[in-house]
Amino acid sequence: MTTITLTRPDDWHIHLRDGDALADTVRDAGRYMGRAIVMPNLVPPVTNTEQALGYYQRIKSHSTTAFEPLMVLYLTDKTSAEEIRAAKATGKIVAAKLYPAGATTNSDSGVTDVKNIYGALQAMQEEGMLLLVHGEVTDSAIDIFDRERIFIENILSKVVADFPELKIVLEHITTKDAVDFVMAASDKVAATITAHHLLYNRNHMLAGGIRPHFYCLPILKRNTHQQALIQAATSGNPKFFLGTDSAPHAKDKKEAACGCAGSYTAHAAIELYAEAFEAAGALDKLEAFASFHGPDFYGLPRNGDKITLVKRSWQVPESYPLGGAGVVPIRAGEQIHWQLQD
Ligand SMILES: NC(=O)N[C@@H](CC(=O)O)C(=O)O
Ligand SMILES: [Zn+2]
Ligand SMILES: [Zn+2]
Repeated sequence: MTTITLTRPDDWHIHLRDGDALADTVRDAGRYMGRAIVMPNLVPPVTNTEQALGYYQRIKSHSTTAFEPLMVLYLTDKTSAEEIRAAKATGKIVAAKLYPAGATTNSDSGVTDVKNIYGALQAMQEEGMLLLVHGEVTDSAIDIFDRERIFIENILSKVVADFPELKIVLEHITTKDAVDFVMAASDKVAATITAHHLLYNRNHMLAGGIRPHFYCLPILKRNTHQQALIQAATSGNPKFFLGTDSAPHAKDKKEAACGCAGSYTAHAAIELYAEAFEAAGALDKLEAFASFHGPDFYGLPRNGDKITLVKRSWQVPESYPLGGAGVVPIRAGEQIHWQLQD
């Protein structure tokens, strides 16, 4: 039987949600992720230190493993330098997140003009707090498939130039343009890549019928972009690391005339990455991508223990209860070819 053993991975971008769903999302992530960068786009969003610490406690109260949530502040037009310094001083909040207002799920309170957060960014640069970015423009005149590229050209390139010492993660990248930008930038700029953007392209979502569970933002792009992401993830370049963007939405909110953006992958995150790396003939590169590059970039220690995956197919359920709501995961009703050895 084929097995691979790797240092315990971390997830550098996940949505755990809150309330009834939290016990289930924490269980799924905590099965093997040592730590996770927990997205702050709750309703209402996690915009201050007090909210972030309260959310941290709720996550911890559901955790039965050593799983450690790394908290993130949601930047708004009003986020002050003082709020950044107070957050950083807790030791629990390691980053702040830029959602362009209206770009994605629960981003309405996000930033309307990046100039509005320049005071906060200055404080983050001084304090060593990372900036995480949902990198899409929101201009309705811009084609949805071009929104990441244009964000990089018009907004991110300026932020990178204006804050050369600020560590920035361009999250859930989906284009060759993003890969090229990150590779050309300084060692302060990195990117996360999801399993679903490595495994799928827009044909999987749109050819032969519309499949709403593949609808996430930034949207799946054409095959050539998928190939660039696979190349980046499996290259061994430390600028690229694991961030699932696992983002549960209730089945009826996805299978709707106007469906929500987000795909659930936390039920099988490392297993799906293993498939993608194996298909690229690069299983030997999985450990560094999943377990080394993220902590190294964040300036945190690598996890000290290991997990083992077995090459064994198993059937994914049609849905998971997840707080009772019913969530259809990626690969629902189909096989996954790697399994965690318990
Ligand atoms: N990726 C998504 O499509 N959705 C995420 C938000 C995000 O990460 O952009 C969500 O919160 O559902
Ligand atoms: Zn996002
Ligand atoms: Zn996300």
